[in-house]
Amino acid sequence: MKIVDIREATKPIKSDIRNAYIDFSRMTLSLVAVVTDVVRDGKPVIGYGFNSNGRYGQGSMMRERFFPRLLEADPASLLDDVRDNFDPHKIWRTLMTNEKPGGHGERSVAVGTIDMAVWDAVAKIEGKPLFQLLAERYGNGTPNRKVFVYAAGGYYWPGQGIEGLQREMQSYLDRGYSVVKKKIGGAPLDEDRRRIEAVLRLLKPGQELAVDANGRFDLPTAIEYAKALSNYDLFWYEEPGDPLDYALQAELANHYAGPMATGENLFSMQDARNLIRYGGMRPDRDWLQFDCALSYGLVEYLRTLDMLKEHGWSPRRCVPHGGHQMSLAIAAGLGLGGNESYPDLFQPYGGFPDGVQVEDGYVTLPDLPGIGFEGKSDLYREMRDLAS
Ligand SMILES: O=C([O-])CC(=O)C(=O)O
Ligand SMILES: [Mg+2]
Repeated sequence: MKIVDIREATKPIKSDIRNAYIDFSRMTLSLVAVVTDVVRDGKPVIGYGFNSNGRYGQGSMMRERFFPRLLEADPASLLDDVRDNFDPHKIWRTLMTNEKPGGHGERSVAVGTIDMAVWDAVAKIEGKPLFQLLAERYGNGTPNRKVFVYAAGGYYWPGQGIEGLQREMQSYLDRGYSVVKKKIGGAPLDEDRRRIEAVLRLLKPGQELAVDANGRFDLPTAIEYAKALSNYDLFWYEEPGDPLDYALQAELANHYAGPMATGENLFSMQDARNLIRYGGMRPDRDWLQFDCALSYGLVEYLRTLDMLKEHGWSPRRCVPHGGHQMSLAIAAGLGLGGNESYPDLFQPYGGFPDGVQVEDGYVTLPDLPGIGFEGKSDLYREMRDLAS
């Protein structure tokens, strides 16, 4: 059993939107295919992965460092000791050969994307959905296929205006979402307040709004917003300050009693641990958004979940960034609190298998081998093109 080829293509996911920090006019991602010599249903098993929005394609680094390490390794060194399968943990160690500690963002996206494809292949070889495999190997044995999802959008679009924002948010509510998210910090506070209130006017009982500052604010601005946002009953106040400014995050707990969320730009267990140690996050109400696709993959995410447990945090406080099916599978298999979803953005990479509907804020994952990409026809077309 061996990996015979690994391919990468950098794909555009660009649009006119901007958040408080960046615009997405040149955004790309890496799509990866790990081709194996294992045959299932008469075809070679191919695992697929891609990175979430926000960090661009990673192809040159993959080709320079990570693909050669896997393809040049002794194939037997990548195999599971007890199962007839690849071992994602051994593959991860091989990928990380001669990589120094620290400085995680430089390579964590490349490794996380390859890791996603490896888990997809491993679950396909075992002939079951990844969520089932994860529940059996690392969870309580039984997945919960019903997963909470929220609709992320509400970016700053040229010329969208308040009515355009309301139309967008209403369309998410009409599609079955109970929580919608919009950006803040890309306009003056007064305008952001008007945008928030316009969305709040749409909400019916049981529906909520989250806001995301994308790490834009210094401490005084984050506090000013905290005071303004305290007037609304928000689902969460996300990433107020720089993702690595744990002191800012900790101080904000003195100014904002409602739930806060952060972590999408922390790219290793060690960085996540610093947030837990020093960021003043509150396990009874706050949310953690570490995204495996950007942070060394599921092998590392398992370490992060262990770290959280040691610090008294439940996996239910995790609602990952990124809107991909990999985190949906982890949520169903290991009991996370839910997953992000971008109903209209970054397609065809985000979203759910065809036919999966959002009902009262939840989706139910179908029984597809692997992560489930083959069930999403527009996405699978891109994947097949890469592999053929
Ligand atoms: O706008 C972005 O960079 C994405 C983001 O923060 C999110 O989905 O929470
Ligand atoms: Mg965010």
